Amino acid sequence: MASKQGVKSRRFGLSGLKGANSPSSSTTSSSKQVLETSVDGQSSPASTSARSKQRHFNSETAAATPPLEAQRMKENVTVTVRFRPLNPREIRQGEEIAWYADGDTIVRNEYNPSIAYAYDRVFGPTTTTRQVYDVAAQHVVSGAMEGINGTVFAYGVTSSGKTHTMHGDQRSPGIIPLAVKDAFSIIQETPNREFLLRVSYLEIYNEVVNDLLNPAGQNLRIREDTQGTYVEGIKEEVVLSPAHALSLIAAGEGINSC
Ligand SMILES: Nc1ncnc2c1ncn2[C@@H]1O[C@H](COP(=O)(O)OP(=O)(O)OP(=O)(O)O)[C@@H](O)[C@H]1O
Repeated sequence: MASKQGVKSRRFGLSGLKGANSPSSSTTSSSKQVLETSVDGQSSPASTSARSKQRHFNSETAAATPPLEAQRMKENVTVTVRFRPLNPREIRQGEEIAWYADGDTIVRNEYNPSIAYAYDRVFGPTTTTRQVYDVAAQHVVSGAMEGINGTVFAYGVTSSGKTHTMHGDQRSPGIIPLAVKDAFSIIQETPNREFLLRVSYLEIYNEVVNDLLNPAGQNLRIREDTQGTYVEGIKEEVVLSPAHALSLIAAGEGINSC
């Protein structure tokens, strides 16, 4: 991936349980790494366009702003910022932190403290992915299992930590494996309902949609019908366990690296 030029975004769709149409709920942390959950049993629906709630303000105007928690209750889109620590190379090169998390909701400029932005939630460099998941993604997953469409996607410059946050590794699982695990736990805890989970995985590379679960699925078309937005011809695999879902994602990564 690093060798390719251009803008790429990836979407992992987990479409599940049959049910009625419902509003959409999205959580965004930064549009590359995407977890999408759906209820309509069609294909991956919903839009991933996040209306940014970013506000620029100074300390005088802050007092006039309604509490963020109260505002958040009304929002279908929330924006979460996660700072990663400087890596050893950056430390060696003497790079400095220019922005930092000032409390739970403010990003402040180190050199000019009057420049600050408010988000729904801000996490500093010591926060674990599990903590990010619990605050920013868990409710989207549980909502999806109750019939509310949801999307979680990571957006950020190269090397900002999107893959770390969304995929993670064995030591620190990312949002996608945590969400898959949660979805199956909810299914187990809800024996009186019937669920059907299907996984799709695609990339958008230079505005071309490619199916990461099917090498033949290149340059697919995005369409819309009464059920919502879908990618025509995308492969959707029914999944029966967390390991099964994650093995499909891993296989999709294999297609990507070809
Ligand atoms: N919260 C974190 N804590 C520790 N290390 C992190 C954190 N976030 C990212 N890193 C490390 O920083 C490096 C870059 O992260 P990552 O590969 O996730 O970035 P990316 O946004 O996906 O980059 P790209 O757009 O180039 O694919 C990796 O070595 C990753 O392990």
